[in-house]
Amino acid sequence: MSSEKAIKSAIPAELSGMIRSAKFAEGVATIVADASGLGRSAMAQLQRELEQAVGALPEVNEVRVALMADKRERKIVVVGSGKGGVGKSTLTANLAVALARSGMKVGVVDADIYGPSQPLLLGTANEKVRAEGQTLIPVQTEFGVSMLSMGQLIEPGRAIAWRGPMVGKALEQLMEADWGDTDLLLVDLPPGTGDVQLSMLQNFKPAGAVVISTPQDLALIDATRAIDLFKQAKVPIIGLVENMAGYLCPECGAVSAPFGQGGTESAAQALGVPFLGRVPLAMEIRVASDTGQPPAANETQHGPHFSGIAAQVASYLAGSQG
Ligand SMILES: Nc1ncnc2c1ncn2[C@@H]1O[C@H](COP(=O)(O)OP(=O)(O)OP(=O)(O)O)[C@@H](O)[C@H]1O
Repeated sequence: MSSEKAIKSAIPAELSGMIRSAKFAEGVATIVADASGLGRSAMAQLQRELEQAVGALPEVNEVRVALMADKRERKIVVVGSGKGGVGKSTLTANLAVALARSGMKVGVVDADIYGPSQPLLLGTANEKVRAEGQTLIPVQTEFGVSMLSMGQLIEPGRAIAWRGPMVGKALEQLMEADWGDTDLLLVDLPPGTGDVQLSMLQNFKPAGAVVISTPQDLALIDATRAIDLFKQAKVPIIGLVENMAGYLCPECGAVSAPFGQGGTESAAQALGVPFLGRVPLAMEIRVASDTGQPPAANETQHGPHFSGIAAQVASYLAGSQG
């Protein structure tokens, strides 16, 4: 048997379909394998298994493994708001869950250093994050969404002291984690236009931004600022979402509008950006969110608000090149 044949037959049968070439010269076995679709840890394991199997041959002194992988077109969508507390994290979690239910492989990056709430919203508050070397391994949620949060990297309350370079480094760690075959990363940005936003726009190339606001004027002025920042950085605005639109009293059935109504849609028109829909102010949304059960995960009354917005994000992404 030639040495090249011996190398091929030493490779375990379940890996042989991945082998593109196996060469042998002067004691060195060189194997090229197709690792498309594998995450970083699966690639490392493939490499180890090939090295062990082929390295066991008596004539082989050294094994060199080259893994080829398709460059994955993973898209990034940022979710931003002008001011805090308008429902940005709630929207991000529910968009992720709704998009995952429609068949996308979605990851959530909670980049909100000042109030990381995705572990609570996605029910992973008790999960520890693992790392392989410098690479973080995202946490799997029960909703088919994987996630990582600034809250899992830093002790509560410490982030306030963080400045530009530290923020940039932490963001990079989250974005460059082992996201495997994830198609889309949804990034929950902190409110406003600070270090995280700048680092995101400088170092990564979001395919689009969703901006959320309540209908009141003050929130809309801030949302306009966030939209300006994305526009300046040439990040397309997928659209504007109105949250806490009308309040349906569970006791008497009356509908009221504590933050006004319709302001976000008119603002979207004035700014020339799409309006993606509105989500009412509802006790069920707050309670479900606090218990780690995003309304979009179940057949709830409010799930359709989020799945309607998610469908528009999906169709934007299907039509975008970036
Ligand atoms: N449509 C809604 N109906 C009822 N409660 C809501 C709704 N949207 C958000 N909330 C509640 O409002 C609070 C703030 O929401 P959330 O954390 O999503 O806002 P945020 O904009 O991400 O805030 P932060 O700036 O702190 O990150 C949470 O308690 C959440 O459950």
